[in-house]
Amino acid sequence: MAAPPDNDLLRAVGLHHAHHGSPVLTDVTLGVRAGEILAVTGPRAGGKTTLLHCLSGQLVPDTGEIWFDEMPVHSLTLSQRERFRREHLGWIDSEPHLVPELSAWENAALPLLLRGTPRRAAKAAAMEWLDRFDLGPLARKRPHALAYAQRQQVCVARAIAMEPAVILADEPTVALRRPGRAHALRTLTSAARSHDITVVIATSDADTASVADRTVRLSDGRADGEASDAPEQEGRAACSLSV
Ligand SMILES: Nc1ncnc2c1ncn2[C@@H]1O[C@H](COP(=O)(O)OP(=O)(O)OP(=O)(O)O)[C@@H](O)[C@H]1O
Repeated sequence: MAAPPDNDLLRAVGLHHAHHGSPVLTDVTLGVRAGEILAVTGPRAGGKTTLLHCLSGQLVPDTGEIWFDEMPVHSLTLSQRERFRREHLGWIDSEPHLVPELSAWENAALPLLLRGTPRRAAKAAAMEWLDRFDLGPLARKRPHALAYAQRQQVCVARAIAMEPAVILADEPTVALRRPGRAHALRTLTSAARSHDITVVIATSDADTASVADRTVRLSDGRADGEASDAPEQEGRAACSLSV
């Protein structure tokens, strides 16, 4: 099986998926180049979360292909897909999901610890990003002792600290109020720029989408086209989209 002939780091080709017989994705093809920030926008129930689940290998589409570089994610076994996520992907959900028994820093360091990074190095990486959210003094607290927004910031720090190839973020800022929302997005995008992390953000919020290099709109499971085309960033190639 040969990878599609393009330079995308992450690519979906002809995705179709139905939940209980209802089509959710219909012939969706899109690609993201290394280091690019792509926003997937559109109305609620448009299929954004389902697309992110397919891109991350959490869900195998009914038909179609997902490629990570030259790796056919759609045809990997369950354990291979878990390994793919552990090694290459950071995930930010719309709600803060943390391990309640672990402190804030241990949660932020968890992907690194699972990869076998020595505890001291994992803690240093986690603390660097917790400090960006002014959470350093709270690093030893457990999630229940943190405010809801602070827990979401720990989740953002966790995704960045592992320096993955790709971060997939599903409505990453809905849990945050406006100033915190802007700060979280700035932190995420500056981390992506400085560490060459590819980011896909699913959002129905125009302000959140505006940080992206490129926007693709999903509506009724179809990619409508490029809703906006932000000025080309230095050294960044365009995202490709075809339906
Ligand atoms: N596991 C599931 N089982 C059944 N239906 C589902 C499942 N997941 C999603 N759906 C349905 O698929 C459609 C698309 O949902 P999806 O969450 O992918 O869209 P979305 O654009 O992310 O919407 P939202 O912003 O509301 O999360 C919706 O009608 C939703 O109810």
